[in-house]
Amino acid sequence: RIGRWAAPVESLHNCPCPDMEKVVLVTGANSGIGLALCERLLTEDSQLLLCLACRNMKRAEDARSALLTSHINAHIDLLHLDVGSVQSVLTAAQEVKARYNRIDFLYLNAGIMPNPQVDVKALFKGLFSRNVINMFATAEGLLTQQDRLNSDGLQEVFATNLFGHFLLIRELEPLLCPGGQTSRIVWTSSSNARRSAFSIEDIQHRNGTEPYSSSKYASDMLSLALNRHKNSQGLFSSVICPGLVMTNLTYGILPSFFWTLIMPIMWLIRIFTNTFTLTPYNGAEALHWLFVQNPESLDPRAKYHSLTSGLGKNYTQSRQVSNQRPLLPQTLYCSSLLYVNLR
Ligand SMILES: NC(=O)C1=CN([C@@H]2O[C@H](COP(=O)(O)OP(=O)(O)OC[C@H]3O[C@@H](n4cnc5c(N)ncnc54)[C@H](OP(=O)(O)O)[C@@H]3O)[C@@H](O)[C@H]2O)C=CC1
Ligand SMILES: CC(C)CCC[C@@H](C)[C@H]1CC[C@H]2C3=C(CC[C@]12C)[C@@]1(C)CCC(=O)C[C@@H]1CC3
Repeated sequence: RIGRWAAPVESLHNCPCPDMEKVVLVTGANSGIGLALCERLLTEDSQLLLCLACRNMKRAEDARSALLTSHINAHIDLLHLDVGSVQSVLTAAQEVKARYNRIDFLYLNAGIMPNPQVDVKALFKGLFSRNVINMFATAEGLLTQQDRLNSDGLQEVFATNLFGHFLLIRELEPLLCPGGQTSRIVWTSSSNARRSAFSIEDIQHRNGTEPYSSSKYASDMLSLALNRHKNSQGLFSSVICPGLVMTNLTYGILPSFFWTLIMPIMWLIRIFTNTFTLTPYNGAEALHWLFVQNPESLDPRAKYHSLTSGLGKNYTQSRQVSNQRPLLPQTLYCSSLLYVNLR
């Protein structure tokens, strides 16, 4: 399995898509940043074949209807995918292989942060420290989560944010870079990704209280490793950070009415840290920006940040992924392969 990457000719069948139409699959496409990305992609390229990969088909249908109101002739498919379930990923990948002969863009956007707790004491202490801007940008020291085991016996955050996506990539290998074309993978990571939250001895973060931060750091490292292994075959992986965005995920941290109340404060903070992108449209900036870039011009070690200035202007900035342990991407990649092959 490890050596399998190029598409065997016999897998190129049943393709409903004309040759020039880009095939784009987005996980977690029914809300928040994923849905905003779909909207922006359809505006950018009306010829797209867009596949919304979602765990809840009712929400997926609603998202498709919303997208079709502004893009009447858009080609939008739905795919049932619970990225936190091994069986669902395997079934969905089979379905994708039956429907399409290639994937041009795979946006790995679905993500969860279950039972988040804000450390109010650390927040107040941070407000009066020199580290305040960094604290607002990265939430360092402010957030913990309570993880649990899923029905596959994996930690839920790890399974959803990282492992399910890695398994999906592996299963879709035959559709990536067929016939020497390039394919792109884009991970929605986070500024909350922190090296100190990740341990190779505890990949699933069973024993800690920052599984979200850990899983996002691991996705940064996996992307690095994918680039090392696959760039020469035409597969390019990137990570983005959408900033702080008001979505169901953030409404799980503090209630939506509270966020609405403090919105003027957040606009003020945005003057000092352009990471408060706040709307899903703004948060999707870097995801959209990557769509229109030539992959060869991208830095494989960069993390692309969606940023919004105090005046509301959106832009994308690249910063280096912090990797102070050069062997980590490699080790994580091999460990993930082991997980995939032991499933
Ligand atoms: N909001 C923010 O400030 C930030 C968000 N991010 C990241 O952005 C990404 C998108 O989140 P955001 O838009 O904010 O939040 P949302 O909760 O709005 O979107 C998350 C999406 O992922 C889907 N999803 C969750 N679990 C699964 C699963 N097991 N299988 C399939 N789909 C799943 C959700 O589906 P459903 O509707 O069914 O729950 C939803 O569509 C996440 O990866 C998040 O970590 C990163 C940095 C900041
Ligand atoms: C006055 C206010 C702005 C107080 C809000 C304090 C905190 C709740 C927030 C400060 C920085 C935020 C942040 C996130 C969540 C909410 C904060 C901790 C994220 C962790 C959300 C998910 C991510 O992936 C990154 C975000 C970084 C910043």
